[in-house]
Amino acid sequence: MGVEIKVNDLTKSFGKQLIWGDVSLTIPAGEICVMLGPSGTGKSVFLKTLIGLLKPDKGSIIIEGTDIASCSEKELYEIRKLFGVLFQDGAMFGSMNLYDNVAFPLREHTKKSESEVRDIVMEKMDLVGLLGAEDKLPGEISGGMRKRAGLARALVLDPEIVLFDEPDSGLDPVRTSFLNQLIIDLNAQIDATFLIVTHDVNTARTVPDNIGLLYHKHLAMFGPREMLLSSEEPVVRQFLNAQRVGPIGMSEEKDADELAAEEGQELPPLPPIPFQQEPSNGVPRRSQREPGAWCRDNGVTPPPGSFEENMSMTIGS
Ligand SMILES: Nc1ncnc2c1ncn2[C@@H]1O[C@H](COP(=O)(O)OP(=O)(O)OP(=O)(O)O)[C@@H](O)[C@H]1O
Repeated sequence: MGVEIKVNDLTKSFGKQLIWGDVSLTIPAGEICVMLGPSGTGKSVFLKTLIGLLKPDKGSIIIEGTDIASCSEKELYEIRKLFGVLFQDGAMFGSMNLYDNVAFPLREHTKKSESEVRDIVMEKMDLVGLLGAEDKLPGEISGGMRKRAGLARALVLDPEIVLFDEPDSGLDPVRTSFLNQLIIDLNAQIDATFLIVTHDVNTARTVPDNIGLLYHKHLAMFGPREMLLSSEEPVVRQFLNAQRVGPIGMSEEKDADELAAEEGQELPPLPPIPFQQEPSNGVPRRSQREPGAWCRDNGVTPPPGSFEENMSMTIGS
């Protein structure tokens, strides 16, 4: 049912450039987490470090008792089998049809017969709603279909952890909404641990169990969705509500003059916390909690209008 990822004091630099430092968080088994952050804060670097493609300078990443940051190549090879990754552009081989693209990891990493490969490929194509499109080339289908094909390929080895690098990039809001529903449904069905890197605030507000925010070379906050959506911490509040007022400027941090100009400016009220998107069959996911449970358990009053049917969700100002 998915595995936990425990990250401790992780630091990554390229030469003298520190990307982020002292990142500690636990991604719970089977839950959905979203990682946010302004462009260039190292979200993709974080994903690559989690699968061992990049080595951190210090810290540990413990998965099933193995530290990815310091284990041998052989151990890393084994641990990587737990992962499925959906890359930003789907990372399809342009000259292969979708069937062969999705079959690729099975042919590379297993000794399955072609009839077993066929059964698995068709099952995953069905899961992502692409049955019938097996003969298409990646160049012949829409961006949304390419993402779904990439997802089918990420699932063929039955991963315990699925990483999504900006699944919504290049998709219109309707396609993004369908893809988010697919992500929720898949999580309910396969019970793996999901980590999604995204810029889409609406996705972050409605899809995950937990949210993390990378900002200014550190992890500004990580915790349950309701904790971040009710947070008054200036960076978290500004980012999750897509506001201009706050410490984040056009290019990283605002300078002293810009911040002084904002002094006394009233912040718009926190918008209501929306319901978490549910599986389309209505059966709750294993990790799903009752709306408002975190706020209640922690004595936090959610913003007015939270968890109400038909609430208006106006974000951005
Ligand atoms: N292999 C590398 N060598 C040197 N620098 C790198 C390497 N990979 C990434 N970087 C640098 O690390 C920083 C963070 O990059 P990254 O792509 O992880 O940011 P991001 O938060 O995912 O950005 P975006 O939201 O725009 O996709 C950038 O300054 C980038 O130039």
